[in-house]
Amino acid sequence: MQISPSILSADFANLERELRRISNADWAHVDVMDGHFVPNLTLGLPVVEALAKVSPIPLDCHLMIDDPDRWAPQYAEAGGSSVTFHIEAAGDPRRVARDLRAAGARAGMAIKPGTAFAPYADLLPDLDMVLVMTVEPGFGGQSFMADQMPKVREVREAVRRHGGDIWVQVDGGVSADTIEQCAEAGADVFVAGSAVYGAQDAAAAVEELRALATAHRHG
Ligand SMILES: O=C(CO)[C@@H](O)[C@H](O)COP(=O)(O)O
Ligand SMILES: [Fe+2]
Repeated sequence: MQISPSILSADFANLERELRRISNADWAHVDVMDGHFVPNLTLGLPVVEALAKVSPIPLDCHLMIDDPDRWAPQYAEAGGSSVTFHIEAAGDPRRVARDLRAAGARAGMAIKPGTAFAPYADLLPDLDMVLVMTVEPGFGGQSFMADQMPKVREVREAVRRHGGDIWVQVDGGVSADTIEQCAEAGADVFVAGSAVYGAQDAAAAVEELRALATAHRHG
C-alpha cells in the first residue's frame, strides 16, 4: 500500500522544503495541468526536472494535458519515475505507454469519472498503473466521489485476471475518511493532497493514511 502526496496542495514557493516534509511517503505526486485539458495551469517540464534533482522520493507525474503522445515521454526523461497520461487525451495510448517504458518510467493511464474502463482493458499489458480519478481533474480539495468505487473494483478484477505488477491508483478527495473504501475496492496507491499538506504534521498524515489503507487491504 503506497501513499503519494500531491504537491498541488503544497507551498509552491518552497517546493524542495515541501518535498522533505513527505520524505516518508512512497512517491511525490506532481499534477501537471496545461490550462486546456483541464481549466487550471500548474507546472511543466522545467519544474519537474528541478524537482527530480532535489526530491528525496520518486516523482509520480500525473499529466492533465492535451497531446500526451508528444509530451509524456519527455516527463519520463525529465525525471518522472512514474508518468500517467489521460486516456481521454491520448491519440495512440498503447504507443504512449510503450514510449514511457522505453524512456525508463512506469506507465500509467488515468480515467476521468465519466469515462468507462472496459473499452481500454486491452491496454493492460502495456501499463504499470491505472489511475481511477475520484474527482473531476483540475483542482485539489474537492469532494471524494464514492460512485467511482465500482470502477476501482472493475479495474482491480481486470488486473487480477491479467496478472503482473499493475497498480491501481485513486486520486481526489482521498483522506482518513475515504481511504478505507478505496482500499477495500482494490486500490493500492493513494494520492492525497489536502489531507497531507493540510495537516500540521504531513509525515504523520502519511503514516495514518498508510496504516488505514493497510488495515483495509482488498481481498
Ligand atoms: O489530480 C488531482 C486533481 O486534478 C489531484 O492530484 C489533487 O491534487 C488531489 O488533491 P486532493 O483532492 O487530495 O486535495
Ligand atoms: Fe493528480
